[in-house]
Amino acid sequence: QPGAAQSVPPVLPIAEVVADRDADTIPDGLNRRFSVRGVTLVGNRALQAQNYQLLVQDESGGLSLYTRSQQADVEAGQVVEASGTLGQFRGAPQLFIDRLEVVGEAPLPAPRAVPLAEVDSWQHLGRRVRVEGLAGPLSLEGYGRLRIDGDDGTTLSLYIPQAAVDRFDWSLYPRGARLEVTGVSSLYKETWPYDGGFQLVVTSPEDIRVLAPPTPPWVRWGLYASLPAAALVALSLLVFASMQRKQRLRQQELATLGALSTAFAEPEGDAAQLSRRACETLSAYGVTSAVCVHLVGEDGALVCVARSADTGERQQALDRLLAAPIEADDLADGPAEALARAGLPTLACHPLPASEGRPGWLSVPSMGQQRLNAMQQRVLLAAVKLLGLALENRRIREQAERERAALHRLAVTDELTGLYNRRFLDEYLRMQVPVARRRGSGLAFLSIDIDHFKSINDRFGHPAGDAVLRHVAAALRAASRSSDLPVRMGGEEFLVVAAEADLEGTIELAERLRRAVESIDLGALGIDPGLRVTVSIGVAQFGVHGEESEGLIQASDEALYEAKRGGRNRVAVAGARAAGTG
Ligand SMILES: Nc1nc2c(ncn2[C@@H]2O[C@H](COP(=O)(O)OP(=O)(O)OP(=O)(O)O)[C@@H](O)[C@H]2O)c(=O)[nH]1
Repeated sequence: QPGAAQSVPPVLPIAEVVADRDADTIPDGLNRRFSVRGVTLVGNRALQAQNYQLLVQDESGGLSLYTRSQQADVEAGQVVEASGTLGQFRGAPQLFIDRLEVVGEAPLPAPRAVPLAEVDSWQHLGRRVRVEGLAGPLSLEGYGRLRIDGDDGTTLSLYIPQAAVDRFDWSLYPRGARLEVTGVSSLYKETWPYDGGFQLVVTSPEDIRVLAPPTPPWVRWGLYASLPAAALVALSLLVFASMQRKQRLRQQELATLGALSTAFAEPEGDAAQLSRRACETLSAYGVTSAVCVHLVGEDGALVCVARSADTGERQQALDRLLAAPIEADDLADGPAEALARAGLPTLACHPLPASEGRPGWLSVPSMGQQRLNAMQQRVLLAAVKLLGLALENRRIREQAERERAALHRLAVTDELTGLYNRRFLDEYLRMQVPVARRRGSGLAFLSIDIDHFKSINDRFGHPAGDAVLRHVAAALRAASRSSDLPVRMGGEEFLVVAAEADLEGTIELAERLRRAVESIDLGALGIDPGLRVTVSIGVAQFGVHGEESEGLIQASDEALYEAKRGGRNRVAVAGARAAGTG
């Protein structure tokens, strides 16, 4: 140790004495003599086991003063001035003093509140600091060592010198209690520089304060016990929410299916109208915002016949893409691929079930959406089936209607001449007689019979007779007006019902018909060109000769016989003598 005779260097701030500018843990002034002045933080008596050691602090920093020789008793709060050589012990700088003088008293410097992790650095070495943490394990082996754990996960040792251990009632600091501790930061490395670390030197029980007692075990157990219950509640909430969502989707699905069946319950409308009904229902019930139906046209091209009625911006873009038909050549690998090539990728593209109708597809353009959920897929498939059925029903209904009309036409048409037959005449008169009665419009009956037809049959054969019948029918049809109805009553007898005609006009018509038959050229039929086919005509007028169709027909028939009796090839009016040429 240097002797007392050595010169006393001027007092320097402690921070300058322990300066470590190279950050290599070795103070720059190692082995040089310094004088410092500071307040004693932990008295010598409290650190008896450490030979003679004082922990002092001035405004700039803290330092340990150490000597092996007996010096005076110094209490915490006394100001000391000391000189010595700077050294270090297990990593911590300390002044190996040869001179110490108590020069006054001062209050202990206020401790600086420091996060636990920050104490683990050189910055606060030798100074009073205050930290907070939870009490950890305690060991009492001569000295006391209590570990505290910071909120940030770092730990720190409280070092309580042997002399102070008995002053502590350790039961006051049970594990888990939240503590506030004031102490002097010091470094103690057992096998410096490889292990050990910072610790807080605490000598007074007042320097440890319990902020909060540890959590009682029953709270912890309660917490552990409530965890499964909380998990169960959370799980139930999740299940409930998922059930509610499922139920909402189910309701939406049922409502949409109901609306679809109602939409197709009405059979009215063509294919485009039925398709539009499907699209509008799907979008109105929120199943998809964009949906469209394509049908293959007569020329084989795929044409969009309906789409959902949204008017948003995206829909306008969709409209532009849907406007152009997809040509038949483009459909080779299916409509979904053809639509995708046309800039319209789809999430679904289902063929409409139809046995003989035009092939068609219901598709959902993706419009940025990734996929359809299970409910959407189910409803779409149902919509496809219902629409397909509706289209098929419509097609079958139309075909039945056409067949019924054809059958009716057959039933009311005379096969040989193509004129309407007696059955149709009855239908026609059921409608026309009340009209004539109501409006007072003219209605006339012209009974027509071919003269000496039997002899044509007999001379030229039955087929020639048929040909004559056809020609007479054609001549009657050609000479009639569009409002007149020529009918073959059977055999060689015809009846023309003339609407909108008065008696004068009817007689004119009868003459016209008579002349038309007379001018038929029978030479072209292989019949003697010298022969003429003629008809006799009897006329009866509604309102003049009666108002019931049966009576009027009978009257015209009687007039016809009158014409026959009058020499044939002439017109006779009911209740009058036969007129015309013979
Ligand atoms: N080829 C042919 N003949 C028919 C058809 N229907 C009836 N006839 C014949 O038409 C003839 C009618 O003869 P009639 O009733 O005696 O009268 P008509 O010879 O015309 O003499 P009038 O009426 O007195 O001038 C009969 O010989 C029937 O066989 C038919 O569909 N085709």
